[in-house]
Amino acid sequence: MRLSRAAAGVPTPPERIVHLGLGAFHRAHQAWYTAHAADADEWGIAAFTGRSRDLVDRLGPQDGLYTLVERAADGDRFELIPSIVRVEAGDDVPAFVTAVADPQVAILTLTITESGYRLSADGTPDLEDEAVASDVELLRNAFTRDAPGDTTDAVRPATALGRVLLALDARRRTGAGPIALVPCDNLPDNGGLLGRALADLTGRTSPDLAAWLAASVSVVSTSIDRITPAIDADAESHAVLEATGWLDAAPVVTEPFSDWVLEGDFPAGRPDWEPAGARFVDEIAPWENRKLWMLNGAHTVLATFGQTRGHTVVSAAIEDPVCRDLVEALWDDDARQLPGFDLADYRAALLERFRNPRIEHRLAQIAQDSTTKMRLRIVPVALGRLASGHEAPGCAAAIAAWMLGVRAGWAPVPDGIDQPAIADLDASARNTLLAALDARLADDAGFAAHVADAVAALEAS
Ligand SMILES: NC(=O)c1ccc[n+]([C@@H]2O[C@H](COP(=O)([O-])OP(=O)(O)OC[C@H]3O[C@@H](n4cnc5c(N)ncnc54)[C@H](O)[C@@H]3O)[C@@H](O)[C@H]2O)c1
Ligand SMILES: O=P(O)(O)OC[C@@H](O)[C@@H](O)[C@H](O)[C@H](O)CO
Repeated sequence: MRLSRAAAGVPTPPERIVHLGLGAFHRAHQAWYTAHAADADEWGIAAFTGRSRDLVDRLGPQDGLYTLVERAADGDRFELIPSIVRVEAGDDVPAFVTAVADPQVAILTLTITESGYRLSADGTPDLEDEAVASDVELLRNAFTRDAPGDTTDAVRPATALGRVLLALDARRRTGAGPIALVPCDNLPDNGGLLGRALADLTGRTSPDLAAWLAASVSVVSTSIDRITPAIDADAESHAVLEATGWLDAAPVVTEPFSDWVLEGDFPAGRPDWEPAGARFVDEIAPWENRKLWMLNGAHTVLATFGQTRGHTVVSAAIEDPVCRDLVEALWDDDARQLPGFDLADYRAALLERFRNPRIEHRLAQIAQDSTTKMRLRIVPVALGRLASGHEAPGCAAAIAAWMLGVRAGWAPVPDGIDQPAIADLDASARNTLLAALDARLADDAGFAAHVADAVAALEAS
């Protein structure tokens, strides 16, 4: 049977959350938590895609409903998720602006990928990026017109943050009240980064909006966790049909585990997410570090190096003793930089999650943009160890493994470096690659020697 709310007998909660960047992860995570909130019947989500309208065409005809397939090592569990009540294309800027300016709406969540924020290395908006520069110009002109409300329909920023600012300005002008922004991308200090980026952009475009942002917008920081690989939607639709009898054009496959840690205020209210397992903390940094360093750091290393050993998915790479030793050594260093956590259970659970043979998490999907990910997930741990007078052998081995992956072409060569220059991974090449991650690591003779030893050992493995 074709999925619809009428056919499934599912009510439509009122739209009180807007999401930008609808993909697999939002549907496996924030939409799932909202569906499992104690007051789920009061919180519906209007979801906007990021760049393509594929999900509008798949989900629209089924009233936003989709099947979440929880794929455990020993079987699948199927659940119909009703929290997304409307699906729109991300480039329908007027619809997005209207949704965010609705006084009933209390929350704007984002999963626009790390690169979707278009930040430069120092965390500020990348003004060298043509789309960012052009949106700044566009918004400045729009915001300084006498009656900007009359012209909103004609203003079409190209970037995600440009669209968010246009929508927030509409909310300010219509007096719709405060709102919480909740970034759910794998960026360290995602709330801080988003808040500072928006403040920077409003500083360049509208003093009125800058003041309103400071007074009325709460930017929440989050640590988000649920392994949700890209899938072949048509093949999974077939499996869902067999198991449930529903014809679902857009199922999502995810693991049974999920975690959500949040820091910040929701001035216009929020779903009662705690019964679903969400946790609110006063200081998110340690939680975020644990997840980004240990899970995402290990993924980044497996993604780059695992492919040099012929693996294509995480579950195969982690069964390879050489890869597994690398991950364990990295986690040893991470653990020393995460005082206050008893990590034995967390490590054991991570290992089990990585080993789930029925989650096909492709290394090639995770290897993109690995230089930045190494800078954010491995380098801080190494620098922390060195600064306190210790060695960081796990980080050195992880970096050596990344170098081998880059040399073999499984991950992009850092900007400004030629592939031939690193063909031998000799001292000069290693130094160049280390400096591309962080000059302080290249300057530390002891750390560089550990990397050299690890490169030799991994080459011989
Ligand atoms: N998939 C996971 O396991 C997982 C887990 C934790 C966090 N996340 C975070 O969620 C993000 C999305 O993951 P996903 O699995 O949903 O991916 P996805 O490819 O299914 O969806 C990504 C969404 O972001 C949009 N997007 C991509 N680039 C953009 C850009 N430059 N500007 C605006 N929008 C853009 C896409 O159009 C799409 O709507 C990840 O980048 C990651 O930061 C994912
Ligand atoms: O592209 P990345 O490296 O930020 O993320 C790829 C995966 O590691 C990531 O999506 C994890 O599966 C996720 O973070 C688990 O919660």
